[in-house]
Amino acid sequence: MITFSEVHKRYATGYEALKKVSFHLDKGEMTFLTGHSGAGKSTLLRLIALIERSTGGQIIVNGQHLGRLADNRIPYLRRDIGMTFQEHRLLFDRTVFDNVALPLVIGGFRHQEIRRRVRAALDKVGLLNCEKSYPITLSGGQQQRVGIARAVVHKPSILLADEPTGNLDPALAEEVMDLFTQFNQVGVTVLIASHALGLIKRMGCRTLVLQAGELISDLKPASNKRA
Ligand SMILES: Nc1ncnc2c1ncn2[C@@H]1O[C@H](COP(=O)(O)OP(=O)(O)OP(=O)(O)O)[C@@H](O)[C@H]1O
Repeated sequence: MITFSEVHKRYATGYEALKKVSFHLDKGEMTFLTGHSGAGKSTLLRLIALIERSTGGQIIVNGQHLGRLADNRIPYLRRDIGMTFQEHRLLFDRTVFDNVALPLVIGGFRHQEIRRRVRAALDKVGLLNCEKSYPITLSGGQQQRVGIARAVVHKPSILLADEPTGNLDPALAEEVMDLFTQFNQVGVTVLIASHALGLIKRMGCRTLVLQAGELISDLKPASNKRA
């Protein structure tokens, strides 16, 4: 589903954020990506969604060689990808409904279909009763869940989450992880960048560890079940 072969990322500043990173994620896998601040976790996720382009090596996502993908094909790649961000990136002058609807509006879906899908996504994250609210009136955990609903509303086959539990207390963090597990159980390939080592350990998933831009370990548990 996602293959990195000797992938390199050097930013315009000259900083080498990723160095010869290689791994393969199968369809339907749920994997964590961890490492110290600045290790390159967000960079790696951004390369998969082509928010940034690699400067060396090869990335294949859903059978597509990203290095060969023209800029005008990026929206098609992103139809298969949902991404959540630590800082949510919600539009604060739009309702929860409008925030979640955004990818579908951009995708040109019909009004009725948008309504149906947005309500299904909000129901999934337990926020159906908040559709008319503005994000500013919601808690951090609720805002994170709006971001998750927006990431899955177009039913992507890949879900990328950048520090999804960074600002949440442990109980809310567990709830968010349960949501990701539920998406994974219906076949979505999930890659989560996180510092939350305790939580990662409890989830018992495969874990990629980055250190200063290098992939230093790939821990594959015997079973994918939570301890
Ligand atoms: N657009 C950019 N231009 C130049 N350098 C960048 C850019 N984005 C990230 N970097 C640098 O690349 C390195 C890796 O950053 P990245 O955000 O990928 O790390 P991270 O592991 O996600 O960190 P954190 O856990 O703090 O979010 C950092 O040193 C960062 O300063």
